[in-house]
Amino acid sequence: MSAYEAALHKAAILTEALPWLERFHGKTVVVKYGGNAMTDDKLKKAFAEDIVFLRYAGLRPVIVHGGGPQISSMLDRLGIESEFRGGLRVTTPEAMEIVRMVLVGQVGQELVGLVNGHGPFAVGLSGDDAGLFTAERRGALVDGETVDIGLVGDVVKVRPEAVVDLIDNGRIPVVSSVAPDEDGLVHNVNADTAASALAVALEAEKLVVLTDVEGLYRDWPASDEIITEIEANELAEMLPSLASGMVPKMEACLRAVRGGVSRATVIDGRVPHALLLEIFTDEGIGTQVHPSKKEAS
Ligand SMILES: Nc1ncnc2c1ncn2[C@@H]1O[C@H](COP(=O)(O)OP(=O)(O)O)[C@@H](O)[C@H]1O
Ligand SMILES: CC(=O)N[C@@H](CCC(=O)OP(=O)(O)O)C(=O)O
Repeated sequence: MSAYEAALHKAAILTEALPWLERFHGKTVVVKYGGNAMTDDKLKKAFAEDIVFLRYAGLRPVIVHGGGPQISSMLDRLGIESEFRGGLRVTTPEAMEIVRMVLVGQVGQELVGLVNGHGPFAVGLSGDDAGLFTAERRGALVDGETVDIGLVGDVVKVRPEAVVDLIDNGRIPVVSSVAPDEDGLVHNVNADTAASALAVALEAEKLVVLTDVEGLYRDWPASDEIITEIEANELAEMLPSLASGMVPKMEACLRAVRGGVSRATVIDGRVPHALLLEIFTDEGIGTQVHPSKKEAS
């Protein structure tokens, strides 16, 4: 490639971003960073760079992070048993203490530190802070029946004011998914569920979910055919057939688009800078969920 061709190529990459910069300027984007996409230090650093890039590009990014594998490894080290039912962790009061410690004190703080390597942007929050989330105990759906899974909550109320104050002031909220119920008893909330509730409350333009697969597979684990686009109604029909961690994830995407978020996208967080590619390039990556026609505003 000649120097002239190389210059054209670089310029083409930058100009491809222009319509997306115009489209997303000033818009709130909630990014769910899954624990499975956080295993590599280089990927974590690239993720923090992407988030800071979004902020400098004039978007209003909000991070909601997971940490399932990190919680499981700490529970293992402490000899506390843990199992998942319907994609959700059975959470005893003893396990809840560890969930909170790992999510808020370890994973959340690490992300805050990585983002703040670029400037004083990130502020860590959890569901307790300024009444951000109120949870209600929920069960898990296993073989068509709802079973009790302990201190696991669904978000029933969001007070997004603290998050709005932070983004209005150029900060980047980093939210951990633990939340008190009406009586102040803290519950473990799946991070996809928390991200979706926050995206709806913030009237976000987009919810982006980073995980450790390329997207939603049509017939997992038998085939690796990715569904690139799916409407809410079709996804709702597919939900009962999904397995493990994809259940809360796709349920969260569905709730987001039904709650007014224009798009919810599941992308492969193992690809460096997947978030930048998703927001600023023409090729869609992963699985994009959009509202069904009659739900679209
Ligand atoms: N239809 C499907 N398409 C893709 N992944 C699926 C599907 N059904 C189940 N999975 C599983 O869900 C996992 C993602 O969920 P989870 O482990 O909770 O990720 P995260 O930590 O990012 O929230 C995938 O790694 C895969 O093993
Ligand atoms: C109720 C429930 O399952 N909570 C999750 C919270 C963390 C999470 O959601 O992390 P990922 O996004 O990495 O899966 C858990 O205990 O693992």
